[in-house]
Amino acid sequence: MSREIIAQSVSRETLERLDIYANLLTKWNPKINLVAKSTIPNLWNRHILDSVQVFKLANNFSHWADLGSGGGFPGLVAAIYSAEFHPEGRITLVESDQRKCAFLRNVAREAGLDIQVLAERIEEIPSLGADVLTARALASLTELLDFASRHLSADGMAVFPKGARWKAEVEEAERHWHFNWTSLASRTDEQAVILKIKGIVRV
Ligand SMILES: C[S@@+](CC[C@H](N)C(=O)[O-])C[C@H]1O[C@@H](n2cnc3c(N)ncnc32)[C@H](O)[C@@H]1O
Repeated sequence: MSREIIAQSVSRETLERLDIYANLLTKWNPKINLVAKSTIPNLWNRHILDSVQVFKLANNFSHWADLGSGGGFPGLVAAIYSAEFHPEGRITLVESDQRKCAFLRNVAREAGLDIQVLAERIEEIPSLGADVLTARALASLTELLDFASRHLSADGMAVFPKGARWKAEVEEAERHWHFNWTSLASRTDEQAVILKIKGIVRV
């Protein structure tokens, strides 16, 4: 169903790239556990459309960095959309698991995407200076703000999908960080939101 929704608003080339990605993910997943096995039948809604909505909130950028990319959500979907809608933007995926990085590079090669995949720990790389920073299912908001304070440029924006506990996470994070945030309802999960965050300064 979600594939049909997406197909209405992207070029044939973008849809082909998404199909390449979905097929490779389905093939590699049993070996390296890119997403929970139970979510594969719902891949297009649960992972791809979920990532598309993140891209649409931040589709004008110079350098987008996705931390803890895993199987590529939302960063690799952002790269596929960016190839059609914002080709001048640069995208970096950071993922410490070498096998997942091999997967991400394989999809990029097969789909003809020009991205950088860093097989490193977020804490150990020099500042990325990104103006958009995303991370899904990586860490608590408090920890994410620590990563963002290192890797985001001064005017940059972090975009973090968060689940049902998001309000408690914001309250906890406000004990450690000053930041401006807005929340938008998720289109794929009624309990989830996407947090847009700027102006991160340690308390
Ligand atoms: C739960 S997965 C989420 C993957 C993807 N963002 C998603 O939503 O499907 C978290 C990923 O972050 C990676 N990761 C965790 N800590 C990391 C770190 N310090 N540096 C780089 N990658 C890390 C893990 O290897 C894993 O692939």
